[in-house]
Parts: sequence; structure tokens; C-alpha cells
Amino acid sequence: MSIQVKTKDSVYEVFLGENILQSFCERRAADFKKYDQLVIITDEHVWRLHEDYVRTNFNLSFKLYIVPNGEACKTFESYFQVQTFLLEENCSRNSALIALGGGAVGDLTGFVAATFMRGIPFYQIPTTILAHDSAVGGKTAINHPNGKNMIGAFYQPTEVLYDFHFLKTLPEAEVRSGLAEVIKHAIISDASWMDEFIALPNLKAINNKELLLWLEKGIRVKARIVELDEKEQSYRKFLNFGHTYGHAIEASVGYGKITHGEAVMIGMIPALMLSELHGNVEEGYAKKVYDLAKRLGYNFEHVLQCSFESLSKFMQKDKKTTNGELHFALLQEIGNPFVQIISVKEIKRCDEQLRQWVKEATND
Ligand SMILES: NC(=O)c1ccc[n+]([C@@H]2O[C@H](COP(=O)([O-])OP(=O)(O)OC[C@H]3O[C@@H](n4cnc5c(N)ncnc54)[C@H](O)[C@@H]3O)[C@@H](O)[C@H]2O)c1
Ligand SMILES: O=C(O)C(=O)C[C@@H](O)[C@H](O)[C@H](O)COP(=O)(O)O
Ligand SMILES: [Zn+2]
Repeated sequence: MSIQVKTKDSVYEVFLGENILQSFCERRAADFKKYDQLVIITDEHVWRLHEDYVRTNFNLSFKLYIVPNGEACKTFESYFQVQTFLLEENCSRNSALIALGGGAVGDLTGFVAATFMRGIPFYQIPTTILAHDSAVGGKTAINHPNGKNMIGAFYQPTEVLYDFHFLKTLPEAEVRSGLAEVIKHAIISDASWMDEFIALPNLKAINNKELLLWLEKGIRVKARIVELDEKEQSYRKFLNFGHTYGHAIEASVGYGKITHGEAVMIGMIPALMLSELHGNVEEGYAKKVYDLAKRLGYNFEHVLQCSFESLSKFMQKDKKTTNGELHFALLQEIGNPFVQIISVKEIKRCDEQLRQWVKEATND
């Protein structure tokens, strides 16, 4: 099964299914043979867990570059090291890259591909639940101490191959992290889908079949928005729901000290509080989602590690900030997003409310 993504300058397919790596290789063999070099970029974890599967099913010659796990690869240093490797291996404009890994590997590889000799093709082979989001849509980036994903490019992949085989080795923390972006896709697009999450008693209650259907749905939501607004001039800001506060948490506690999904889950709570104030979201919905997040095991204590001043400093640098004004993706109703300018005073009130909930739970 595949989902098509169309932008002004590109059309590509996102293939989904179990054990589809071999068919990808067969289907793309002719293209791959045309490249003078094909380089797989992956991380230590993924390669340790999946080297055998890749070597068995990807039977074309390739070069391999292994980056550090997680956010540690979204650094200037890693970026420089990958570029140096490509130059030393005599890669050219006729070479191509394959990102094999989660969102961090995908974001780094995409940015390397966008900039190596001003742009070479790249393929995404996502291996996490979270990467149903990151592998689609062409946002590529590395981090800067001053903010998440600050240095990057919009650069679409040639194809995305989402082989569910890889998901089997994900630890629970990464399942939870990925689920946050699935919940984000539900909350910005479909109230009845969101009701399915609200009904969940815990993480274990999610069955695999249901999860795979949600991933497909999430990709469809993302693809539809990217088609409307690839470069985030308008609608694409909706995909940033929960990220203004979430990215500030990630930057404040330190990249990699919290998963991206956990930070986004936390960030969705103030965004929902603001949606109760500025939209027509029923009073108490933010608390309902906070309670759901607690049942699913998200750790909100990270909030207590950050001062509001630190969060505020990072939110001021959010990429959606215009003329010093914070632009938040909010909801008119569940499934119906819009963008609203929010004052620091307002977000501070939400932050205080969230801290109070977290402290109450800690004292229980
Ligand atoms: N470009 C976008 O549109 C977009 C969207 C969402 C998130 N992101 C970015 O994606 C990153 C988060 O994504 P992520 O959580 O997938 O990233 P990740 O690459 O850091 O993966 C998370 C962890 O899971 C491990 N892992 C990966 N696949 C595995 C597997 N199959 N089995 C076991 N372990 C595995 C990794 O080694 C890593 O330790 C963040 O940097 C975020 O900013 C980008
Ligand atoms: O695709 C998008 O657009 C998103 O905002 C998806 C987000 O889940 C993702 O984390 C993205 O990388 C955030 O983008 P940024 O522009 O805020 O760095
Ligand atoms: Zn995200």
C-alpha cells in the first residue's frame, strides 16, 4: 500500500507494509544502479538491531555511515563528519543517500542531502513510530544550542519506505514518544479519532493492528497538509501543534534528555488550555488529555526542571515567532486548528496551571 505526497516540485510515494525492504530494493534496483555511490546513513542502535535484516534484504552494494544515536546526531559536528565522509568516499552529484533510522537520522540525512554539492537525492527508511511524521514532508534540520531544528531546509525525499518490520524492536519509551505525534495528528484532524485515544486505559491496551492503522492515518493527515503548504506559510503551522512549548522544553532540559514525543505531549497541554480560552474547545479538555497522557506514562516532571524564563526565552526564538509575537497552533474545536498570537503573560498562566497539576500528582 502507498500514499502519494505531492508538492510544487515533487511527487513521491510513501510505501507502508511489513517486510517490504526487499521489494523496495527490487523496484528501485535500476535507479540505484545509476548512482555512482549509494550511502546508507544509520545509527548505532538501528544497525546493531537490524544489520542482518538489511544485509539479507538489501542486496545491492552500498557504503555505510553510522552516526551516534538520537539527538546526538543532529549536531554541526555530525553534519560535518557525514559531509567529510561523502567527500572522502568521492561521492558526487550522482550519488544518493538512504536514511535508515528514526527522525533524528532522517532529519540529519535529509539536511546533508539537501546541501551536499547543493543537493542530491535521498530516500527515507523510517524505523520508529515517530518517524511516520518525520520521514514525510521534507523538513530536514540539525539543532543549535539556541533552538531546535534551527538550521535546515525543506527538501523532499525521493521515496519513503515504511517497513513495519523495524518497529518490533522499539522499546516502550520510543513507542510512547512516537504515539505523541500520532495523537497530534488525531487532535488536529479528527475529533472521533481523538475519542479513541481518550478511551485508552494505558499504553499496553493498544494493539498492533490498531497502531498500524493510526500510522497510516497520521501519514495521510500530514501528506494532505504538506500538499497545501509545503513551506509553512499557513496550514503547515498546524503540524506544529504542541511544539512551541515542546521544543522549548527539549532545548531547556538538553537535547536528547527527553524524547521529542514526550516534549510534544507536554507541549500539547498548554496548547489545549489556550484552545479552551481562544477557541471553543470544551472547558476541561486540556485536563482530560493531561490525564490520558499520565495514564500512557508520559513524564511531566521535566517541566519542573525548567524555569518559565528559560522556556520563554526559547519560545521567543520559535520559527513561527514573527515581530517578537508568539504564534501558537491552537484548536477551534478538536480537529479544527488555527493559529493565534499569544502573549507571554497568557502562556505563563498555562505554564503555572500545568506546574500545579504536576506538583499535585507528585504529592499524591
Ligand atoms: N522532519 C520532521 O518533520 C520531523 C517530525 C517529527 C520529529 N522530527 C524530529 O525527529 C526526531 C525524533 O524522532 P525519533 O524519536 O524517531 O528519533 P531518533 O532517531 O532519535 O530515534 C529514537 C531512538 O530510537 C532508536 N531506534 C530507532 N529505530 C529503532 C528501532 N527500530 N528499534 C529500536 N530502537 C530504535 C534510536 O537509536 C534512538 O535512540 C527529533 O529530532 C525531532 O525533532 C522531525
Ligand atoms: O512537519 C511539520 O511541519 C511539523 O511541524 C512536524 C513536527 O512534528 C516536527 O517536529 C517538525 O520538525 C517541527 O518543525 P519545526 O519547524 O518547528 O522545527
Ligand atoms: Zn514533532
